[in-house]
Amino acid sequence: MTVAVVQFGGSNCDRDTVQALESLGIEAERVWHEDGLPADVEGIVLPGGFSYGDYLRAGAMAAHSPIMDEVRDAAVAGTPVLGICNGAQIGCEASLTPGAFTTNESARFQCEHVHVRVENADTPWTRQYEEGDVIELPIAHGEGRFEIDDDRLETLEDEGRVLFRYCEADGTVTPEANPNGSKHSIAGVTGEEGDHVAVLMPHPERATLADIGVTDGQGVLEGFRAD
Ligand SMILES: NC(=O)CC[C@H](N)C(=O)O
Repeated sequence: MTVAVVQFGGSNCDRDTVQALESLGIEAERVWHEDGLPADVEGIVLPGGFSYGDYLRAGAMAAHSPIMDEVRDAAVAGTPVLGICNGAQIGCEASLTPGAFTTNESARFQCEHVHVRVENADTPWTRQYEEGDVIELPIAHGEGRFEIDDDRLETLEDEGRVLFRYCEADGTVTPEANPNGSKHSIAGVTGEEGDHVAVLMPHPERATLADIGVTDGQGVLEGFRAD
């Protein structure tokens, strides 16, 4: 079982993600995007960072890297794919997941801990939690505001494809607890090919190692553990 953590020019969370996965006993390796996916790949992370300096739009250039065709084929074939932060932006730009992440309402880079509520606990990324659980995760982004047209938003909601919603510590969804102005306070969604493909803006890999403090993100990365 190898999870490939795809490194683009400007990725900066690839090492942390490998370390976080390995701390959970999940084998992982960094893969430079020009080298393509390893033959034995059984999971893929698009990690956080600033691929290509966030030029054009965050994630827009990495989404056109040739390795993304391999990622798409793997996703279609059922391989779990998780996009974290810049990886979430890449996932949406590559149409693996719906919508887009755009400039925070504050127009500032925001680096803080937030609470998110588990909206659908019946996915590989949330099955460690119960629906309605509130977990604490770090965010660090300038372009994290989830945008989508109203029709597709309704479909996402109806199909239970919202993974996490920003909320207060008691689970109440309020505008104040929405750090970036995301529609419906959405922090993560599942993909077009099924819920084995997902993206989220918060960083579960930064909330995995006990030494760092918060470990609420472990359950998300557990999604790569084979059943
Ligand atoms: N931590 C990250 O992955 C940064 C995300 C992204 N480049 C932004 O600032 O929006």
